Amino acid sequence: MKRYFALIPAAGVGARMAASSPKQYLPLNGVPMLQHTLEAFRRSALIAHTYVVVSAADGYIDSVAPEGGVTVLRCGGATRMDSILNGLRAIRAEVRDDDMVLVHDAARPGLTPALIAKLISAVGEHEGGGLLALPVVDTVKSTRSGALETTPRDGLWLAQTPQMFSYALLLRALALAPDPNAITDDASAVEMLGFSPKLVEGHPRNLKVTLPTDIAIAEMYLGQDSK
Ligand SMILES: Nc1ccn([C@@H]2O[C@H](COP(=O)(O)OP(=O)(O)OP(=O)(O)O)[C@@H](O)[C@H]2O)c(=O)n1
Ligand SMILES: C[C@](O)(CO)[C@H](O)COP(=O)(O)O
Repeated sequence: MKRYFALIPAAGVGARMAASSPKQYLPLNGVPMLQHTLEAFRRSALIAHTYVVVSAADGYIDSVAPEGGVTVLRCGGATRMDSILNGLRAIRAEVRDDDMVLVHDAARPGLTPALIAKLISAVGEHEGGGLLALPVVDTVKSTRSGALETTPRDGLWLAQTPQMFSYALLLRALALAPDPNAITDDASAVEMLGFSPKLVEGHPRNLKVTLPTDIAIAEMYLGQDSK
């Protein structure tokens, strides 16, 4: 039977948030962001175990008090990709090559067990794994060439997490990526090996909290859960 593990990179500094503590520990409706994120996996009956990657010097993780079913790995790296690769290597003895790993940003606290189940069900046995993503709904402008251009939005998606792959495929993809720090998500590394991860429609509530203005939006979605 397939087993599903969550790997949560939580070793960032949150430079764009510019807060006094790393953004994954900022309170959202009074609860640290990372605790909201862990809650989605704790409530999912599909997840065998959750691993959280924090930096070696992290002084905040104890405030989150992860419950059973969560292991903290103090092996965060300089970039998101380094943190994930270090985490994958750290759990080598605890997972099999064909176990599925769901990589999910600590900074996406609006994830729900229903979205986890949707991803797992839609990806099924698809060889290249898959990810939650949102179709682009606005008109897209580009200044890349120097002149203002309008790019057709059809076929464009915004990548979310979780991004799910077999342990062996994800480890190989990240280890072989020519410049891991130039890629911003896990699927990109898997695409470089010639696979085509499946896109599964996510939800706006699964936004990545990046800028100070994202806090109120995340709190609004999380507030709906307690009603
Ligand atoms: N060296 C890093 C950098 C990022 N992350 C994690 O990767 C996720 C997505 O990254 P991002 O939103 O870019 O977080 P930060 O790197 O913290 O933010 P910023 O780029 O603004 O500094 C976050 O959960 C973050 O903690 C990580 O584990 N290790
Ligand atoms: C993985 C990711 O969440 C997909 O949107 C995102 O690429 C990571 O965040 P970053 O801000 O680009 O580092």
